[in-house]
Amino acid sequence: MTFKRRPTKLVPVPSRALVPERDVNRSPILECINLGVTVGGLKAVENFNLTIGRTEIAGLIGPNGAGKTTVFNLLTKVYQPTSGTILLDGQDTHSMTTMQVNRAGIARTFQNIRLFGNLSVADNVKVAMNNSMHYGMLSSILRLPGFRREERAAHRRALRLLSIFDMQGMADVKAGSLPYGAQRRLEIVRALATNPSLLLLDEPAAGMNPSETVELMENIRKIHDMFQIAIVLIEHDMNLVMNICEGICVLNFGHIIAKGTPEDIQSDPAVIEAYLGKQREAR
Ligand SMILES: Nc1ncnc2c1ncn2[C@@H]1O[C@H](COP(=O)(O)OP(=O)(O)OP(=O)(O)O)[C@@H](O)[C@H]1O
Repeated sequence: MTFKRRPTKLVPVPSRALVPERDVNRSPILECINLGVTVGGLKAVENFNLTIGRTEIAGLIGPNGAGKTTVFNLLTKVYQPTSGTILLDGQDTHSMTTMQVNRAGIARTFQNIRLFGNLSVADNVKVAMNNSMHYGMLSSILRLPGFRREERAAHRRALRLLSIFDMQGMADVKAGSLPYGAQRRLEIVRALATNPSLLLLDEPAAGMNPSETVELMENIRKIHDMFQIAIVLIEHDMNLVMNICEGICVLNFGHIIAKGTPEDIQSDPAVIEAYLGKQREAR
């Protein structure tokens, strides 16, 4: 069955940091300026303006099809913007590839889990670290001392990262045989292994039960405090979003309809209408 989408009155929302920077001398980690993209003839995202502070936890929410994942695809250069600019730590990412953006500091997880199911948990993490390894192909084929040294250091680091989620004991288990919640946690560890300054989490709580979601919330806070990085999460679990995010940006039909603190967002008439409208359509 298809539901008709009712147009919502869109009010332009000015660009400003979701949360004032704690250290006013530090520039934001991310600035999106008038960002837009047309996908398959549809303006999936338009006039997207957002600034994320260096240690901010922000939420990107909105009804299904609002354009949230498209924003992540723009930030990670899966899609090239049709208009606008992305500044990552002040640097224009226009000419960068997905891998270069990752090296420059953006890591992400996906709505659908993307792990190497036949590799061990530790190897999944080490593959993600490969960007920062220095040994050459010959060194790895011949297993020269330089390769072995780096390999041991990578393994130790993988175990340290896994221990954030208390998963170091699973290092040798095949990733594909982990329970669902553990696979989602492993995805986050893999993203952290690339040393990001901005971590993008696409529906991290999807498919988790309530106790796993509470644990996830604590772990996101832990990561934030340990690494002092910015985190943007797309999430439909409003309890998680409202509890963890300092600032929230709401998308509907590819446009920002509201930005602000969780308190601002919960009482914003445009946001209430966007969500209630969806419920009415579904009846
Ligand atoms: N590759 C694509 N081809 C065609 N349309 C696309 C493509 N990517 C995104 N879209 C369209 O862009 C719009 C936004 O999609 P997007 O996946 O970003 O929404 P979303 O807010 O992440 O939704 P959900 O919460 O359901 O994941 C949708 O109408 C979608 O169909």
